[in-house]
Amino acid sequence: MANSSAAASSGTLLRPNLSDTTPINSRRSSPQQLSFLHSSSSYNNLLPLKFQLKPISNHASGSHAVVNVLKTAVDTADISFSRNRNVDSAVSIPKPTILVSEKLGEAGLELLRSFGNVDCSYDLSPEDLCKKISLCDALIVRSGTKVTRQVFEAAKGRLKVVGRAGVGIDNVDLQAATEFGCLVVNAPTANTIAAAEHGIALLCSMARNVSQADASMKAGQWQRSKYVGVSLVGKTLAVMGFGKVGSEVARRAKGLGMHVIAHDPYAPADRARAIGVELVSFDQAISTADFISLHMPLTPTTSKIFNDDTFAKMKKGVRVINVARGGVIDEDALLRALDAGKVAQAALDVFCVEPPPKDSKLVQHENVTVTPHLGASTKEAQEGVAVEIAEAVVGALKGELSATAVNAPMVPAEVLSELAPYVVLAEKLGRLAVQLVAGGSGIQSVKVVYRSARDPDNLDTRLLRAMITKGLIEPISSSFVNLVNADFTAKQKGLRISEERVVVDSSPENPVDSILVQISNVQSRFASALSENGNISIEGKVKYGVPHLTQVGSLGTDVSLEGNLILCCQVDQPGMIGRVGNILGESNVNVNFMSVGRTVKKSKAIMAIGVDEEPDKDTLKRIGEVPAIEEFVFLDL
Ligand SMILES: NC(=O)C1=CN([C@@H]2O[C@H](COP(=O)(O)OP(=O)(O)OC[C@H]3O[C@@H](n4cnc5c(N)ncnc54)[C@H](O)[C@@H]3O)[C@@H](O)[C@H]2O)C=CC1
Ligand SMILES: O=C(O)C(=O)COP(=O)(O)O
Repeated sequence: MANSSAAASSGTLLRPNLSDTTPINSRRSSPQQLSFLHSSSSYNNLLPLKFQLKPISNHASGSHAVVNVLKTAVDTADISFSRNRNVDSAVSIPKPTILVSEKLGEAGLELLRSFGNVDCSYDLSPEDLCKKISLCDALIVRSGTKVTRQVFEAAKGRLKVVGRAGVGIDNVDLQAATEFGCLVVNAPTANTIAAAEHGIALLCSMARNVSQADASMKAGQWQRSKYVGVSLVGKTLAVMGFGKVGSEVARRAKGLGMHVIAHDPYAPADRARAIGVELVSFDQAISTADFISLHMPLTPTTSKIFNDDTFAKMKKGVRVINVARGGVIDEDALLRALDAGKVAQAALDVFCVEPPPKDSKLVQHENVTVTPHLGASTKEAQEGVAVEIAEAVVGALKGELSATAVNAPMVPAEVLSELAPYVVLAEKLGRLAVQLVAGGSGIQSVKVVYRSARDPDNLDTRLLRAMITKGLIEPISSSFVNLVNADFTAKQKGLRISEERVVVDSSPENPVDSILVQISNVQSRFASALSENGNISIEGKVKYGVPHLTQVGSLGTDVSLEGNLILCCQVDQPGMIGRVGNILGESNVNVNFMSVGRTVKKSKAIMAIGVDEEPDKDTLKRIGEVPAIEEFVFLDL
């Protein structure tokens, strides 16, 4: 399985095992390789290309293979990957399967159903989730489903996107998702107001003992003096985490006449000032507040950030509201602080373990108001979140990059559309470069030079780098590489990719003038690919929307990167094109391009021949036997 082997090969060098007679695409047509195609291409690729999936055999049987017939998201061109043209275009495209494991608003479900097969299976046990997941392309969860490493492992490479219908993604193992190349998206905006309103509801209810008084009356009592509350006006509220929810809570608390301060190491002071909130240090916030409302995410840094030490620094009689995550509080410490009267009251919507144990002393505590994680639970928020996550998941399944990606760079649509042909070029250069490395050479260091008329700050190369990495790694390993896991996979394989941007005097209309890929400290199976400094060196450009190879080693060429490629180094003499062309013609191999480049007349020349089909061994042997040909290599694009 592609991804587990990536992890297993941790620390090993990326070592091509290529020979002239067993080119890469002969391996690709093996059954194993077909299933690898399924996991490495198609809509799962999460690249700025819309991949149409075409099953070769019955999808439902599970023994299917899919091939990417590419269309660019921007409809610029039917760019490359022509090797897949032989797929039966009459076969229908299988719909992706989307597992929804928790209740989701109807509008979102409708949107999902218009795109894929939707399986709403609520309350799955972890074991049942693992069983189901290998049949799913996407999973949509709320806070109740733990998307663990085991889930990604059990997915066997099929799960392409996890959608979190809400904000907090602490229930998703992001590291595992990234390692497995699975995109995680969330719905960060639609429940902000609901969560803020719930925070305010808990604040008011706690201050006036609403839930305790309600329970007492329902138990037949009338206890007016027992439930005397405290007023909010003029009191200081510390908002811990001044993000979307925190700032909405602050705004509402100001309306209640409270003095609001906030702590957030990353929030801009002017945003706080704009709503009349002062940003202060953590200690200042907790030591001066009468009420403390928590709105930071649960991360390793914020885990149990409210503990014995921090409660000790608070004012006696402080009141704490938590609509963020249970894990930011050490619940035992809170219990101690409540029992000691340090914390007068707490209002909790979230808990370390959800649901908390029935006999939880915290839940039972008379000074604690609890709700079962209801912050986002309004009709409006749930409809909004459902649509927001459905759009993000469908977009991701279509191969679009998401604006709410949590574990991948967010690439703006304009950048994406402009870079589309360069993305194809980048992958092809990576594929070509790695095939030029002699078998057994360990690749450690790759340098990419982007020549562009643009200011270096104005050129986002993350996508290009990811595609070069994909091109370098995929042909020689079983790893599946996409934008999500490219950097991780390169690191795992000990591959250092450095980038350089050179400003050139050409049209700034084009984001990139040329891309040069250099692999250093390796031997080449095609010596002419070595530049003067001994590195394998190839350069490409996009011409009329089509990727072209423009330089091999120190020799110029110009061949469109379509189909496959034969590179020959020969003595520059007449008749060479005809002789090689004849050999290919006799074997029914269609030549789609030829280009000859040389340094000095009648000296060495390089001939690049684009071929639609892969020549058989005998044909390649005959080419090698042409006396003037010094070396040649067949490359699978
Ligand atoms: N109870 C519920 O149903 C809901 C709970 N939430 C929780 O609320 C959290 C906040 O949600 P949003 O405001 O939408 O997210 P957000 O990302 O807009 O805001 C989080 C803020 O916390 C800040 N922060 C990070 N580390 C911090 C630290 N150590 N100390 C102080 N501030 C820190 C960040 O800089 C950011 O400004 C979510 O992570 C989620 O866990 C969100 C919605 C509903
Ligand atoms: O959005 C969040 O972070 C929430 O906590 C909401 O959780 P839920 O979707 O209601 O399980």
